[in-house]
Amino acid sequence: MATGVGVTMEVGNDGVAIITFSNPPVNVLTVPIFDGLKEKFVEATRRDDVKAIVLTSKGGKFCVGLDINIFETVHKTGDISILPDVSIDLLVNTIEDGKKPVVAAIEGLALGGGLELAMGCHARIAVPKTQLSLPELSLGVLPGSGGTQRLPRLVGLSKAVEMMLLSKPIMSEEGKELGLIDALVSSEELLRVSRLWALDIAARRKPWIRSLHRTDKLGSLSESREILKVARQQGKQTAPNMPQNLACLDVIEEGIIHGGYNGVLKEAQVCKELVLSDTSRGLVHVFFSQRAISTVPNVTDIGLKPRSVKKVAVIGGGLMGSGISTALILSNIYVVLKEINSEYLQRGIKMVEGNVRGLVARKKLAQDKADKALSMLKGVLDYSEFRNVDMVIEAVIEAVPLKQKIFSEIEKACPPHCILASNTSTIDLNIVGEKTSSQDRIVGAHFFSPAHLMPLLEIVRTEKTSSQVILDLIAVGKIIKKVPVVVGNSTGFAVNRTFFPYTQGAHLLVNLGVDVFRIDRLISSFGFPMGPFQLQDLAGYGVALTAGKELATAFADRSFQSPLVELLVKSGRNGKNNGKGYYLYKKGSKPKPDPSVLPIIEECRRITNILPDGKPISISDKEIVEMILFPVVNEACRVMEDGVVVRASDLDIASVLGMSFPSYRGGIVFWADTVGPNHIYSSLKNWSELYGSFYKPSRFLEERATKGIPLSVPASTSPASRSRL
Ligand SMILES: C[C@H](O)CC(=O)SCCNC(=O)CCNC(=O)[C@H](O)C(C)(C)COP(=O)(O)OP(=O)(O)OC[C@H]1O[C@@H](n2cnc3c(N)ncnc32)[C@H](O)[C@@H]1OP(=O)(O)O
Repeated sequence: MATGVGVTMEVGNDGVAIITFSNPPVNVLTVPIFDGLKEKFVEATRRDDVKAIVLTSKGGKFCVGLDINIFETVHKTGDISILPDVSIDLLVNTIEDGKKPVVAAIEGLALGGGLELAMGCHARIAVPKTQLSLPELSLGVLPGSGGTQRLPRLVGLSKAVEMMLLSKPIMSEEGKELGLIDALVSSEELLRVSRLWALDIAARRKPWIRSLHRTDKLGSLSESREILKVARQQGKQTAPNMPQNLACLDVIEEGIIHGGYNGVLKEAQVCKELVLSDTSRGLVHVFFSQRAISTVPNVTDIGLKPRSVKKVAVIGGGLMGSGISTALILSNIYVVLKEINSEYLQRGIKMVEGNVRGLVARKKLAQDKADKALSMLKGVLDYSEFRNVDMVIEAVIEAVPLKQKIFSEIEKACPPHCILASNTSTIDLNIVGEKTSSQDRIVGAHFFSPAHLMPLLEIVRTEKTSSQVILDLIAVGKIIKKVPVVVGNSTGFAVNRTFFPYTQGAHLLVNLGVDVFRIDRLISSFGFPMGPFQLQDLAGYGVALTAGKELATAFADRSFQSPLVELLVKSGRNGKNNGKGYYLYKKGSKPKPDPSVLPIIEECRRITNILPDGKPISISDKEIVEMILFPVVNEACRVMEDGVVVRASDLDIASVLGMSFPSYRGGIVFWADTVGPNHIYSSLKNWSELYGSFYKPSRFLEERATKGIPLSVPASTSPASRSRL
C-alpha cells in the first residue's frame, strides 16, 4: 500500500473510536480502504471500551467516492467482479444496523460513494462550504452504495431526484437546511463536536437515526409517483440516450414501493449492469481524458513554473473579443479592451456588460461579483495602456494584413515578457507573426463562441512558441475556468479542422437530395444539441462563408463547396441574426423549419447538379448520420497522423467541449473505435466511389482498419507519424 494510504482507529478516554481513512490526495475509495473500514468497524463494535464511533478522513477532503479507475478497469477487462460490493455488508449491516452509533465528520467534499458512506452513518457533522453531491449519473452509472435510497429519505424525493439526475452539488449550508447535515461547525471543532454527538446518540440524548428506515420525508405514494413521472418525462426529453437516468428513477421507485432495503438490493444489481453500458464507457473515458490534457510533453514536465498574468489587453470588441474580456474579468484578471474608434469601443463594452448582466439574470453570478468584474474592465483607443500588460489577445476579423500589422505594433507597445496571442480560428500563426521578431512569444488562444460560456480553449503552438508561454496560457485557461487543450499549428487547428467535413458533409447530402430538416433531426437524436443547419443559423452566415472558404482552400483535395449559404444570403436570410435562416426565429418560441427555404435549396441543387440520374438518393437514417460523421473521423485521423494533438483523447475532449459532440459517446475518436475503424473505412471507400473524393479514406484510417488497430492507439507507433508538438 502507498504511504499514507489506509484506515486507522484511535479510541479516546471518552469511549469514542475515531476511524480515519486516508488515500491522498482526494481520499478515493478502493478495495483496501473498504477492507480497512470493515476491519475497524468490526473491531470497534466488538470492543467493550468503545461506546460510539466517528468516521472521518485525512487531508481536508472527506472523500470523492469510489476510485473511478475501477470502472475503467471493468471497461477494459469486462470483469465486473472487481467492483467492490459493500452496499449491504459494510453500509447496511456493519455501519447502519451496527450496535454502536456512528457519526460522520465531513470536511471539504463528500461526493458519490463518499456521501453514501456518510449517509449510512447515524448523523453527519460538516464544516461550512463542504460540497455534497451524488454525481454518479454523470459517469453513466448510479449511486451504488445506497445513495438512491438514503438521499430521498434525508432530503425529500424532489430534491434528491434533482441532485442525482443533474449531478448537482449542494453546499453543506443547504444540506443543513434540508436535513442531510445535522450540524455545521468549524474545521477546528469538527472532531470535538462529532465525538460529543456520537456519545449523545449512544446515551439516547440525540436520536439514533437509520436513514434507510425513514419514510417521513418521502410523502405519500401518489405524490412520489407524480414526482417520478415528471422526472421520467424530463429525462426522456433532455437525455433520451442516457439509460442511467430512467434506471435511477426505477431504482428509487423500487425502494419507495418495497422499502429501502429492497431498493438497495436493486440498486446494486442495476449499478453493475450500467457499469458495462456504452454510456458509462464513454463518460468515464471523458473524465480521464479531461484530466490527461494537463500533461503536455516538453511543457509541463520540464520543471517550469507558470508566470502570473494579472493584466491582459484584448484587441477587438466584437463578439469574440467581448466574450474573452468577460471570461477574464470574471476571474479577476484586469482587462484593457482596445478598439479603433469610440463607437466600436462603446459597443464592445456594452456587450461585456450584457454578458455579465445575463449571468446575473440567470442567477449564475451575484450582483456584487458582477460589479467587481466590470470594475476590472477599461476601454482604450490606443496602445499606451499596453506598456504593462502580461498578455495580449488579438480578436479582430480574419484578415492576414490586419493581423500582421497589429502584431508588429504590439511587439513594440508591450513589455518583452508579454505573451502575444491571437484568437484566429483558421489562419496560420507563423503568417500572423511573420513581421515580428518575437515568434517565441506568439501563440494561439482559440476560444469558442460565446467565449465566456464555452469551456474549451485551444492553445495553438508553433514550432517556435516557447514552452514557458504555453505553460502560462494553460495556467490562465485554468484560472478563467476553461479546459485548455494544447494543439499544433495547422489550418483550422484541431477542432475546426476535424469538423470542417461535418458542415460540408451535411451540405453534400442536401445536394444529393436529402432534406435539411431530416438531417438536423437525426444529428440531434444522435446527441448533438442541434443539427448542422440550425448551428449555421446560430453562428451566422458570415462565419460560415469566411471560415468555410479558408478550410476549403487548405483542404481542396477533399472539400465540398455548396453555394447554398450564398443563395440564402442573396434572398435576405442571415440566420438567427435577422430571424430568418433555414428556420424562422421569433422571440420566446422555438425555431421553426421554414418551408420557403425549399425553393432556394432546389436552386442550389440545380447549380451543383450532382443528383445521381437527376433523382434524390434513397438513404437510411443511420447512413445519413454516418455520411456526416465518418468524414469527420477521417479528418480526425489526419489530425492525429499530422501530430496536431498530443493524444487521441485530446481530440475527444476538444470535440465534446468545442463541438458539443455527445460526451456519453466518449468523443469523436472513442466513438469511432466503438463503431469500428473497418466499418468506417469500408463505408467511406464505397461512398468515395459513388460520390467522389470528399469521402476518400485517409492513409491513417486505411492502415488502422486493415491492420485492426484502434484509432486511439498513439500515432507514434505508426510509421507515418510526424508530430507538430
Ligand atoms: C459506488 C459509488 O456510488 C460510485 C462512485 O462513488 S463513482 C465516483 C463519484 N465521484 C465523482 O464522480 C467525483 C469525480 N471527481 C471530480 O469531480 C473532481 O475530480 C473533483 C471535484 C473531486 C476535484 O476536482 P479538481 O480539484 O479539479 O481536481 P482533479 O484534477 O479533477 O482531481 C484530482 C485528481 O484526483 C483524481 N480523482 C478525483 N476523483 C476521483 C475518483 N473518484 N476516482 C479516481 N480518481 C479521482 C483525478 O483523476 C485527479 O488525478 P490526477 O491528478 O492523477 O489527474
